[in-house]
Amino acid sequence: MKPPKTGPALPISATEAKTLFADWKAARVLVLAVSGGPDSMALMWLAARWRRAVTGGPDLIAVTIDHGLRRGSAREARHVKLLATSLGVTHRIVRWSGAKPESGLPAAARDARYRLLARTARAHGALHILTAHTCDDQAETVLMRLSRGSGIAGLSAMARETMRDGFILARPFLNVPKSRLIATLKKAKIDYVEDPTNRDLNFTRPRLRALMPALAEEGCDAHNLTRLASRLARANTALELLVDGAERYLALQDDDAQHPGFRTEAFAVLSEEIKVRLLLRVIDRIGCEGRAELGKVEALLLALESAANHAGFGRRVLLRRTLAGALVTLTSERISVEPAPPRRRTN
Ligand SMILES: Nc1ncnc2c1ncn2[C@@H]1O[C@H](COP(=O)(O)OP(=O)(O)OP(=O)(O)O)[C@@H](O)[C@H]1O
Repeated sequence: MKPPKTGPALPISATEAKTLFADWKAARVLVLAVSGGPDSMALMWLAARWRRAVTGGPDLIAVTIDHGLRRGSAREARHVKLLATSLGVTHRIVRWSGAKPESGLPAAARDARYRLLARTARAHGALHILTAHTCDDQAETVLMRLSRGSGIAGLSAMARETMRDGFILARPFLNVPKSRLIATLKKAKIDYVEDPTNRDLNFTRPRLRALMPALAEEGCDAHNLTRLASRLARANTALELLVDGAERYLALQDDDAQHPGFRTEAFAVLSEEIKVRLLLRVIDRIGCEGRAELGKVEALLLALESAANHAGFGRRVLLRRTLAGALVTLTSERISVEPAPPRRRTN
């Protein structure tokens, strides 16, 4: 069924903006991440108008990271400063001066951006960094993760608030279509820049973005994709609560609870999803090589189950595997998890 045709996008009203920003009214300082593109220029304009209308609201600091990757990036940053100054918002330009990698440039730029935003937030005593992610960005994130075969947590995509490096990353526009932000800027007669890399089909995200109109014709539009993300986020929260409960249950069953791991028999009766999540948690805690990949944890669980099925009694080791810096050992009594020994150098 084709989705119903909708009218032209409406600008965000002052009353709507008050609701969108309400969660952060009591903050002392808010950092606004403003690239100069339409979404974040609207973020700055709407936040400044909201701030003028509330008494005792937070100080606003707009921050533009100049990645130094395109000609004209410094000029774009100055363009943001002009608008910030006219709105009475403090503005900082921070340049990414580190070495730029040959491959994986978007991911490296993104990491550098969040690091520099966090550094600036710290310098201004801010706990919150607001970005202008829209419901279109959320839909693209869901598609990217679908195409990589992510699980429930990954498909939940971005949350309205997430912790990162000790800061709260806040996304007030996660349910707002980009078209409404553009309509807001148009009405306020504010110019913005369009980053040409957003249309560069050498990158995955722009390629998926280009598919969106055809998918929307079939009903797979931003609205339905973001609805999927929020439903899965809800399911994910419920599952994590079950994992909390399972963790406590297993700890009570375990007479060696000081050492990370689970009693094999008690672990075996849990459902697959809970087992995978328990393994993920303990490996993340003990290993020191970052988050274990879901597919690898699923493979580990299969191997544990198959080895446990062929077990006799006693403490004989049935399986030993390392994953993400953790060493997992199975006996018929216990699944133990400890830091993996350092890898041997191969030269
Ligand atoms: N150069 C920049 N300076 C400051 N803020 C930025 C900059 N680039 C992006 N942002 C902020 O990040 C938001 C998302 O931007 P974009 O979609 O380009 O990021 P991304 O590379 O997809 O990474 P992610 O979506 O995970 O943040 C923007 O709306 C803006 O708030």
